[in-house]
Amino acid sequence: MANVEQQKPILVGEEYDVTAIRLNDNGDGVAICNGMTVFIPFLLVGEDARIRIESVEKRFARGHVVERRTVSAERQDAPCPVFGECGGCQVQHMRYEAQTAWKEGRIRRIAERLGLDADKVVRPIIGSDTPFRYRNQVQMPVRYNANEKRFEMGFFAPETHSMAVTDSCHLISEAMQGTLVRACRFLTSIGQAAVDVHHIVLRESATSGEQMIVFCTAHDADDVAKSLARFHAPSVKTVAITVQPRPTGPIWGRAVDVRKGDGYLIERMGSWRFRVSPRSFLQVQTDMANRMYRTVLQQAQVSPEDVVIDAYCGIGTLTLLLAENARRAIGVEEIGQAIEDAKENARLNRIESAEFHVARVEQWLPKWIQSGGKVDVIVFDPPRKGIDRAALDAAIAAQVQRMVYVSCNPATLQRDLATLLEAGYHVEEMQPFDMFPQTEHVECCVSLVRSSVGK
Ligand SMILES: C[S@@+](CC[C@H](N)C(=O)[O-])C[C@H]1O[C@@H](n2cnc3c(N)ncnc32)[C@H](O)[C@@H]1O
Repeated sequence: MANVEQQKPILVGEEYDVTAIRLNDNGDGVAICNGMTVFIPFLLVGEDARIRIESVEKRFARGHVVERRTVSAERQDAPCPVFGECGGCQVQHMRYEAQTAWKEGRIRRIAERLGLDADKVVRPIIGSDTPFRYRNQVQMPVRYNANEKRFEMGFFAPETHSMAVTDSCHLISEAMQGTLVRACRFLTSIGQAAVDVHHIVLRESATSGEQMIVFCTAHDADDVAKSLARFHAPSVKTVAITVQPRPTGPIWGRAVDVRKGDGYLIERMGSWRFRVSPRSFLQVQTDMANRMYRTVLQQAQVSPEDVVIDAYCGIGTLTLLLAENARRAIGVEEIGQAIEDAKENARLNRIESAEFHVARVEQWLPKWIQSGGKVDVIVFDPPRKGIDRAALDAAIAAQVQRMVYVSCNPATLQRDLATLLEAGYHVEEMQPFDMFPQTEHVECCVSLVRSSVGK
């Protein structure tokens, strides 16, 4: 019998020498230490380091780098002064080509885990032309610093509510950064009326540079709203307020009170114009969204007789693009304000074959199908939790011939694709996009057909 040597346990607080052999899905280095898997943030593949163990679970441990002894060719200096403290970016220390290769690899692994031939189905990732300063929106935590008698802004550290204070974020434009700094000075200047402001939401049109600001405050009083409404900055066309008593957790209150301006921005994609209100979803990188939508259109293969459902439609961007070639395109979305935007967007772009419903997809889709509603193609673009099972089951029961799944979360993508493959669907193509450079996130468009009609 082989002499199996008992591995020594690894201990919290102890230091070990390790080499990262791969990255996990959060971008942490993975090393094997005394037979146990250890996750080490900010350590790249091939790098040797002395690490200290922070916690040990049943199957894995976590550690942090005490001393890095070698430097990967994929390493770069992170430009952000609070990178590592702030929970926003996970991979600013990686060269951009390495980031995109890692993200493409994650999509390839999903294909392999699903039993697909990754070389055949996974297309090369489409990277961003602007890996920094690409975001058209930010939700910035702010707080009053009583010692310094001023407002400060920053981002929450990973999984905590302790703030990494900074005046700069390298993911938003310098103009947005300038407006946020100005907004903090303004909050300091109005004193008591501002003390309960806990977030600022700022959006900027990537095409016109116009901005829209929302102050999120815990204090529901008209004098507070009046004071906040006095905020002025040259690019800011809309000032709004939302009252959310809890400074942590969801930032939106029940209503958004527009105090100055139209209450929306207009964003352009090619010849298309889209109105977006404060609560409505808009893809964070306008140029990349435009490229991604072109892929969805190719994958959806809509023909003029088709009825298309755009499930989780937001402000109707995809619904309208799909409607151009369809008999009828139906957008379904739970946020009422987004559906108002979508209807206005249909008018702005002179599209008559689109209609919109405020509903939860998992409730609306089964009803539509049970009532005999026709559907040839469904585009699903769900939030991170993926497609609700009731919605997937309804689409499967209706034997929808073609689907496009736009995912921002590889874990739920894999789960939902497994269900669809099991139900007889066939994956034609998986196209990853880097919608979120410097972060762990990756977007992917997947086209599926029912096997009986597949190519
Ligand atoms: C990833 S966004 C996609 C929006 C749109 N396709 C776009 O590209 O702008 C997901 C959208 O689904 C909406 N949503 C989330 N859960 C929903 C549900 N259960 N039913 C309907 N809409 C939902 C969100 O409000 C958000 O607008």
